[in-house]
Amino acid sequence: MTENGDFSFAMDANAVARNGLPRIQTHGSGKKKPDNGICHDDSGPPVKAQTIDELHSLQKKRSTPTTPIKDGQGGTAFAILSEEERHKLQLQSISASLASLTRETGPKVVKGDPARKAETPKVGAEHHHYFTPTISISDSALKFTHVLYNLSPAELYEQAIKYEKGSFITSAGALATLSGAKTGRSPRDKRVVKDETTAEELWWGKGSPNIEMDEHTFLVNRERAVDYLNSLEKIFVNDQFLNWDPENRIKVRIVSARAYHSLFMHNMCIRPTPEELENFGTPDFTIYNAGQFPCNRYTHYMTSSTSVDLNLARREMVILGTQYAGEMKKGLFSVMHYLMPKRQILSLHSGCNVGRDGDVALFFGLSGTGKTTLSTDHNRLLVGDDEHCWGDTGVSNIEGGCYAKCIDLSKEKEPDIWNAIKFGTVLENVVFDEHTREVDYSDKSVTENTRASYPIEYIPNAKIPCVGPHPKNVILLACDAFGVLPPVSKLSLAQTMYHFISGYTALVAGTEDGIKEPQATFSACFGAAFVMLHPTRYAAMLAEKMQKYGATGWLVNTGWSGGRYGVGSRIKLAYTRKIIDAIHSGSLLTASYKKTEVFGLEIPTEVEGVPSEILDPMNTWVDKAAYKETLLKLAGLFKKNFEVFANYRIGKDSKLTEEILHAGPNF
Ligand SMILES: Nc1ncnc2c1ncn2[C@@H]1O[C@H](COP(=O)(O)OP(=O)(O)O)[C@@H](O)[C@H]1O
Ligand SMILES: C=C(OP(=O)(O)O)C(=O)O
Ligand SMILES: [Ca+2]
Ligand SMILES: [Mn+2]
Repeated sequence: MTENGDFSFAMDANAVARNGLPRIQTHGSGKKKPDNGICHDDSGPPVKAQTIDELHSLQKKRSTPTTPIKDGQGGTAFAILSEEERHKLQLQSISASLASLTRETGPKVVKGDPARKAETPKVGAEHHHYFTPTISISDSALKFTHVLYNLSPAELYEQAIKYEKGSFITSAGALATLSGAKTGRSPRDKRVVKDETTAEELWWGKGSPNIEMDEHTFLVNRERAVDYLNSLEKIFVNDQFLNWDPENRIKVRIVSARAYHSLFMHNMCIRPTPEELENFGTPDFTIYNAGQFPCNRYTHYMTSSTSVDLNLARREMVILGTQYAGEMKKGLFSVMHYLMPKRQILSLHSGCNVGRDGDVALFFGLSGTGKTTLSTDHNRLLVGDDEHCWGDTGVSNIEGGCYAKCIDLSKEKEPDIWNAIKFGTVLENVVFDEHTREVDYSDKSVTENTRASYPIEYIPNAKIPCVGPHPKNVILLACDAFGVLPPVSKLSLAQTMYHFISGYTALVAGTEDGIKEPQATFSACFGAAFVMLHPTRYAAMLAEKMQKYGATGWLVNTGWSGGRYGVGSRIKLAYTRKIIDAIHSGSLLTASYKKTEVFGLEIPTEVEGVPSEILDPMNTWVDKAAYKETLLKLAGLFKKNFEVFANYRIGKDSKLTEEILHAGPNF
C-alpha cells in the first residue's frame, strides 16, 4: 500500500524497463483497461468484493459457534438460553474473575480483539456481548477490556506475531518466543498464604518450598495483578481442565496478557470440547498472570520484583514479575499436590508410559534427569511426561501436553520430540537463523533451558485418554554427575522409599569458568519444589500403593560413567533406553545380581544391548582410589540429607520406617 492507500508496487521506471513488468493497476487507479495491450486472463469469476476490506472479510469463514445450540432433549441448563444470553453469562463469569476487590465490581469485558474495529463496543449497541457492572466509581470502569477467550492456536499465533516482540515462526512451523528476563522458575519468590487451615495442613519451615505470606499481602498482589490486567486493551482467558481422570477433573481458568502464555497453557492443560466449554461454569482455580508487571518490593514478604503467590482458600494464584510460562504449569501442579492427597490420590512428579500389554511405568526424577525423554518411547504409549495421579483405578495424567527440553535436541536421538515441534508448538528461548528460521538447538545464547511445549497428541503414540492401569515399575532417575551410581539397580521397597524421599540428582553448576564440582541436589519426592504436604505423606502413599499393586522399584543413573563430570562422560541415551527396555520387558527382573558396597544396591551383571563392564561403575573408573573417595563423599551427602527425615514415621508401619532408615548407604 502506498501512503494514499493506492495498492501498487513501488517500482521505479528503470525496474519496469528491466523486468518488462507492467505497473500493477487496481480499481482505485480508475483505469479499467491495461495500457500495454496485453490481454489479461479475466475469465475466472470476479472477486465478490467492492473493497479490500470486504475482500479480507471474505477470507474468514464464520466458524460453528464454540457453544453449539442443543436440541431440547438431553440439553443442559444452558440449552434453553439463547446464544446471546450464553455469551453474556460467560462474560459475567470472566468479569467476576477480574473483579477488583476494592471496587467490588468486575471490569467491562467484551469479546474480541480491539484491533478489529467492528467489535469495539459502543454503549447502547444492541448486538455486542458485554457485561456492564453496576457500580462504577473510577475511570477504569469507563474502559472496556477485550477478552480473547480460548483462542485457537492459529489465532494465538497471529496475536503473538502482531503484538509480541520476539515472536517468530520457525521453519518447522513452531512459534518461537522469548520468556523475558526469567528463563526458569523462581522458587525463592514463591509464597503460600498461611491461614488457620494451611498452617495445620501444609509443610512449612526448613526444606519446605512453602514460604509464607499473609492473606492481606496476597490481596495486595492480587489487586496489583488484576489492575494491571484490567488496564490492558485486551487479555487472554483460557478455560481448561486438569487431570484425565473424569472423577477428579479440576477446572482451571488462566487469565494472562500474552498470546504466548495463552498458547502455552492451551498446550499444557487439557483442552475442553465445545460442549465441555459450554458447560464450564465457574472455575475451581484461577491464575492471574501479570508476569510483565513487577510486584511492589515495598510490599511485605516481597524480596524481589518477582512473586508467585498461591492462595488455596481463594483457589487463586497470582504471578507478578516473571514471564517464564513453566511457572503456571508447575504452580497448578502444586495445587494438585494439595487437592489430590485430600482425596486419597497420590500426585506424582513423574513421567508415565504404558506397554502394549498394559504394563505401566512411572519415571520419577528432578529436572533434566530424563522423565520427558524416557517416557517418550517409540515402542510404548505415552501417558504423560511430567505430572500424574495414582488413585484406586490406576494412573492419570494431570496435563494435556508435554514440556520438553530442547538443548542439543537431535532428530536421530529423539525423533518423537523432534517431530512434535511443528505448528502449534511453543518454542521458548531458542536461537534460529534469521533468514531460514531454522533452529539451532545447540545454541545456548539465551539460556540452556530452551523448551518446547506441545499438545500430547503431537506424540504419535500418545495414550488418549491419558490414563492407565496400576504401575508395574517405578523408575527413579538420577543424573549423577559424580559418576558413582550404577546405570541401573533393582531396589527393595525400603530402598525405593529411601531414594524417593532423598530425591537425589547432581547437576553441574556454571560451566563457564571451566570444570566445576558437581552439585548434589536432594529434593524430597523428586519434586520438593511442588509438594504442599510433608514429604512423608506422599512417601507413605507411594509405599502403600507399590505394596498393594506389587510394583518394582529401580534406580537408573542417567548421568556420568567412567569418572565424575570432567573426567567421564554422560551415559549414552541409547544405553539408558536399552536398560529401560529390559525393565519394561521384565527380563531385568530375572537377571543375576550382585550387591554394591556402601549403597548396597543390587546391580545386574548383564543387560541386553549394554556393555557389561559399565554396569558396575567401579570398572569404568581408571583411578580406583578416586572412585572410592567419591563414592564415600556422595554417601555422606545422602546420610546428612536424610537426618531430617529420621524422626518421621512413614505410614502406619514403624517396621517399614526402620527398614527405610537402614536402606541408605552403610559405611
Ligand atoms: N542417558 C540419558 N538418559 C536420559 N537423558 C539423557 C541421557 N543423556 C543425555 N540426556 C539428555 O538429558 C535431558 C533429559 O531431560 P528431560 O527428559 O527433559 O528431563 P526431565 O523431563 O526429567 O526434566 C535431555 O535433554 C536428554 O537428551
Ligand atoms: C518445567 C519444569 O519441569 P522439568 O524440568 O521437570 O521438565 C520446571 O522444573 O520448571
Ligand atoms: Ca520434563
Ligand atoms: Mn518435570
